[in-house]
Amino acid sequence: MTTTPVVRAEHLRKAYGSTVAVADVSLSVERGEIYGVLGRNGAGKTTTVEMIAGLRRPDGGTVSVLGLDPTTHAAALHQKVGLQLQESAMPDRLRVREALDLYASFYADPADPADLLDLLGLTAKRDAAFKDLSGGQKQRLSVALALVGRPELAILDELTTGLDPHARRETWAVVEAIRDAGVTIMLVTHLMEEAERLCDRIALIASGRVAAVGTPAQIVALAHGEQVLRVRPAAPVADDVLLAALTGVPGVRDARVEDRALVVHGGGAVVQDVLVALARHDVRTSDVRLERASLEDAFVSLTGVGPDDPAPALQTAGSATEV
Ligand SMILES: Nc1ncnc2c1ncn2[C@@H]1O[C@H](COP(=O)(O)OP(=O)(O)OP(=O)(O)O)[C@@H](O)[C@H]1O
Repeated sequence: MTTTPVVRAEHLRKAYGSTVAVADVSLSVERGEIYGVLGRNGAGKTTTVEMIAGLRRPDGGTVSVLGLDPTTHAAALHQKVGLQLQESAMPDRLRVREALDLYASFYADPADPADLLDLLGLTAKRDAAFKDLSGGQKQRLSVALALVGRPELAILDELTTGLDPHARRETWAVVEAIRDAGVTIMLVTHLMEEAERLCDRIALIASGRVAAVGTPAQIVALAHGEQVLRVRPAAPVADDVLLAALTGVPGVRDARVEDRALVVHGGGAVVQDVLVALARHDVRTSDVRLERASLEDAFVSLTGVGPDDPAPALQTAGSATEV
């Protein structure tokens, strides 16, 4: 039996002036899943979910959320979609319970604020002012506010950024509890570990496009399946001739010449295919080395971001690998 996806986005595109934030994004989120939108800073994740939430009008493509078009059914979707955006700010002196009561007043049938405080571990902080909350407590309050309208879909953007590992883990448990309560979740993150731990499926976004979609295991397998082949021609061959020999070879994701050796990143039967292609172009090889790519190599390759790209290098925050 097939069910209608909660979110269906097809060929979304959005530019800010000459900056193309989202070039071509298609994805579909099924009911009840935690769907990760994973990518580096600036990859286009926030712009994508803002279009899904109806906060930005796409320049191209279509979006359907719970069967409705967010640009024309904003009011109806406001009642059904909970949104937690990056770094939500509140007036300093607003108390936790007051914030919840205020947001609850926007909805016809809000959740019980006491239940939400309980779910998010904020009951002891109900009378605390916003400015006196820790980073993790502020984040959890922003999630409570996103849930107060009893949404069918919750969009959580960079939920654990800036949190220490303990607060991060607590927040992850909350996300799982929300899903167990029947809410479909879109989780925007640049933390590989977070996506791996929480998400049923992940769309890996790079340069405004979907680089890969799959379960965390599939994405990791894809990443770990990455190979790096280093081939040195037996006699000098011009760089462009070497690279031209690889045109159309399946499995090749990146190729360059380094110190007269051809360095190829790819997956599948890339080793065999590259050697056959070189032989076909009469390039004899004197030295062939196969390296298993690091996770960093694999993600660079999967996301199509080269080492000379101005994007920040991969970092490790706590134990999480950042993409
Ligand atoms: N309001 C805006 N005006 C102009 N450019 C913008 C605007 N919002 C985003 N951009 C640019 O669009 C690109 C994608 O940004 P976006 O925020 O969607 O990416 P992201 O993957 O969510 O990154 P981050 O995690 O850093 O928020 C970036 O180059 C960003 O600088």
